[in-house]
Amino acid sequence: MKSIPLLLMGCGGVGRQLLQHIVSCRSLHANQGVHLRVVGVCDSKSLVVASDVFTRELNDKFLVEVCRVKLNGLSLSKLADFGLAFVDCSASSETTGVLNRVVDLGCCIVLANKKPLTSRLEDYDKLYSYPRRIRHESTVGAGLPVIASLNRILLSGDPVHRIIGSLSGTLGYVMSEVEGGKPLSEVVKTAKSLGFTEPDPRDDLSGMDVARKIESLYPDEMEPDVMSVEEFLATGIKLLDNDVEERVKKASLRGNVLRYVCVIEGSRCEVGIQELPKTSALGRLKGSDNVLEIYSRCYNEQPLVIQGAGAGNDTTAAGVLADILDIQDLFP
Ligand SMILES: NC(=O)C1=CN([C@@H]2O[C@H](COP(=O)(O)OP(=O)(O)OC[C@H]3O[C@@H](n4cnc5c(N)ncnc54)[C@H](OP(=O)(O)O)[C@@H]3O)[C@@H](O)[C@H]2O)C=CC1
Ligand SMILES: N[C@@H](CC=O)C(=O)O
Repeated sequence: MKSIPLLLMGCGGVGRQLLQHIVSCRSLHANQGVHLRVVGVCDSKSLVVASDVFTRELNDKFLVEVCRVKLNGLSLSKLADFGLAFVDCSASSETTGVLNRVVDLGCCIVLANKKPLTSRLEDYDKLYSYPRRIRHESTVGAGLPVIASLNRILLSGDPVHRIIGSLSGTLGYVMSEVEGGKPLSEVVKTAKSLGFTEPDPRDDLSGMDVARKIESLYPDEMEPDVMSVEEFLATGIKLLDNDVEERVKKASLRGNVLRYVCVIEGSRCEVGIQELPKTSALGRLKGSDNVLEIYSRCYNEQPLVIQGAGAGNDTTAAGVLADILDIQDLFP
């Protein structure tokens, strides 16, 4: 039986669901000859680890390897793979430092958290030092196979020249519900309770979560450094209800809907609200679904379309679990 040791960082909506998936898939994984061994779980302030450290010991083969490394005057970090997967289901940029360190220890990394890959190019390059050891499918489109599909297209030498899509489950859900007549303030709270939003929903509303870029739905005086999440949800967001309702109504009179769209074409990358015909592929999108149209040489006239649930703890955690199983060959 192959054993994959995991350390889970972040045990919120996605992290807890991942643990539940791991537990409920025990017999399925056993049939596949795999056992996921969660050796530790941490949140922002604490870490719980398996009690084995009190009852088990490093095996003799490993001790001999320690001696060999030290005899050669090297650091213990030069030891052959520690064989541990770090799974980041936090929403924090503070995990980046740890992840950068464990790359050098030969560990694998699986991310639902987008921040370590999107803050600084040096961090991205560092985390990608060993591309086979990192997976982050759930950072785009939750459990949808977006990154894997793109990689397959690119690896086959098929150049991608345009990608257009709607990649925010929260904004998709919010737009659909506001079109249905509900106030923005109410649907954002519902989206949060359904597990679609980021811990601070302003990350979604600002577009930060889509591409760390802005077409802001909220004014400066409601920025996170001025107003807490709680205050924003309790009072701030209500002040935006009328404006959003009006924008949605005006678009509707023209037979259109508002969608949060991302376009990547050549070196151009844009995200923002667009008014689109109700009947267009993006206009027909409902609820928290994401859609992505990929145009390449092979998919030129008719794009490759990936569509489905783009947010939610269940589908996101399933994507993380699939990523972990995808790197199983790296474990003895
Ligand atoms: N929900 C979704 O649909 C999707 C979510 N994601 C991503 O998944 C991640 C998790 O989302 P979600 O579960 O909804 O968020 P939650 O806020 O529910 O959970 C995040 C958890 O991370 C913990 N945490 C905060 N800082 C650290 C730290 N420095 N080290 C370790 N843990 C920390 C928090 O613990 P504490 O209690 O101590 O603060 C909290 O329990 C996010 O990055 C999100 O972008 C990706 C795709 C879809
Ligand atoms: N908050 C995000 C969740 C996935 O990344 C979204 O709404 O799409």
